[in-house]
Amino acid sequence: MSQTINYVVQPGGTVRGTVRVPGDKSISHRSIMFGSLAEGVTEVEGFLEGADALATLQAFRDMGVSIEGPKDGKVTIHGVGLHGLRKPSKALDMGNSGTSMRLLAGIIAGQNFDAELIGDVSLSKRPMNRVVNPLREMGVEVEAAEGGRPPLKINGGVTPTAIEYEMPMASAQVKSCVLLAGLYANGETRVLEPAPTRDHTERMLRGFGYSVKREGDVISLVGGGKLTATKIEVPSDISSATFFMVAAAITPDSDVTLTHVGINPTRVGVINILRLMGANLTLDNEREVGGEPVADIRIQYAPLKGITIPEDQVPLAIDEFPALFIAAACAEGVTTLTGAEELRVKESDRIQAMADGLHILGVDAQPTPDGIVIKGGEMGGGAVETHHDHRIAMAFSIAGLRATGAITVQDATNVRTSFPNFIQLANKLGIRIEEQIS
Ligand SMILES: O=C(O)C1=C[C@@H](OP(=O)(O)O)[C@@H](O)[C@H](O)C1
Ligand SMILES: C=C(OP(=O)(O)O)C(=O)O
Repeated sequence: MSQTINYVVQPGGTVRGTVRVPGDKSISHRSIMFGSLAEGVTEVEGFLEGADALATLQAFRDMGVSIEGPKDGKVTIHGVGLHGLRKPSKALDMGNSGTSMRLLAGIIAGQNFDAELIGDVSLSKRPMNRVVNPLREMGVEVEAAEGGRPPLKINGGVTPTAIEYEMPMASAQVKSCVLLAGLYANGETRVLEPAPTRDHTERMLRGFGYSVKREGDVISLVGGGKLTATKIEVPSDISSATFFMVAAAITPDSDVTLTHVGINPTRVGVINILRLMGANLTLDNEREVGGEPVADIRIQYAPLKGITIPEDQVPLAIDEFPALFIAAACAEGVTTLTGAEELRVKESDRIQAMADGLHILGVDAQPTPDGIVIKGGEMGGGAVETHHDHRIAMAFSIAGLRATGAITVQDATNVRTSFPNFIQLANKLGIRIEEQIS
């Protein structure tokens, strides 16, 4: 058995200081994918050396791409062009990463070889029909295991048909999968979004010289073009920064600055929601880096109040809800979330996992089919389960700041998937977490 890491979080403390959290996970995945499919050498800086992005990197090595690094966030990718990937000699292991599996499925759909995509226990439970269905509509032969779960077997050798696809859910992974298969189709592939989702694929494809159009809620591209190598600077991940934003927002006397954070408008739901709750949050030094807006985010303690979270913010804050639920537990009054059923199919069922953990800490949290109702109040200590989910683990780690007893976070091993130096930065800011290895 591989080792399990638990966290023991001491109650109380304040958070103060300036840190730069690691690179954006979504952008890191795409830098490897598009750099591999481009013609020429792509240099990446600020790459996230977390297990998810490394799974993507390994998959492209397994398909014959020469990639140097990562070393101190630098990666050099010797692109092979859209048609230069080679058949891998074994199944491609996506680990814990939904983004890797769903985006890779779109890319493999355009190859002239077959490949199998596998994942860990958590990924193997996640729904894949959301990508299998549109790929089949494009004429691609894809097989999933029972219930539309991984592994996925994709047969190459068929040119995908360009389609217009109306997504049943607001998902950047599904949008990206269809657009990436569309790179290989004859004609125009069109994706309709029910609500705006993160647009890193569109921005980065343009950065590689590929034309992607957006008209209203339709994103489209024409297959048969090429990607030209470029330089990529990955901003810090707002999803990782969120844990420290919430930490400062809930803890009296706190003052934290997070530098170089990506503030793409499709990712800033957490800033909007925290401000609605009364957080004291300012953006400084706003600038653009490699096609993505970034800023330094300063957050100082101010008392939070419960709110009804506007549904249009849900896709813009989708990975931030575990941390936001901790903010809600520390706010005055009731916070209500609706329209967020997607949270039930992430690395864990994040609504249930958070409700269960909050109950253990004595917080009144009522899960609903598509959200949760949380009543702010006192929080005690206790042992909470993460269901192997990195964001549940980090959310309960910051809860310690307001808890009256120690919190044991049972199984924080997967924190390495998105935020490998979480403990070091958390301790630097004043959150007292110790690792316990079993
Ligand atoms: O495209 C991406 O990089 C991601 C999209 C989101 O998933 P959905 O597309 O399932 O909403 C998000 O939760 C995930 O962490 C990363
Ligand atoms: C949902 C997430 O990632 P993925 O879907 O790539 O596993 C996440 O990081 O919160």
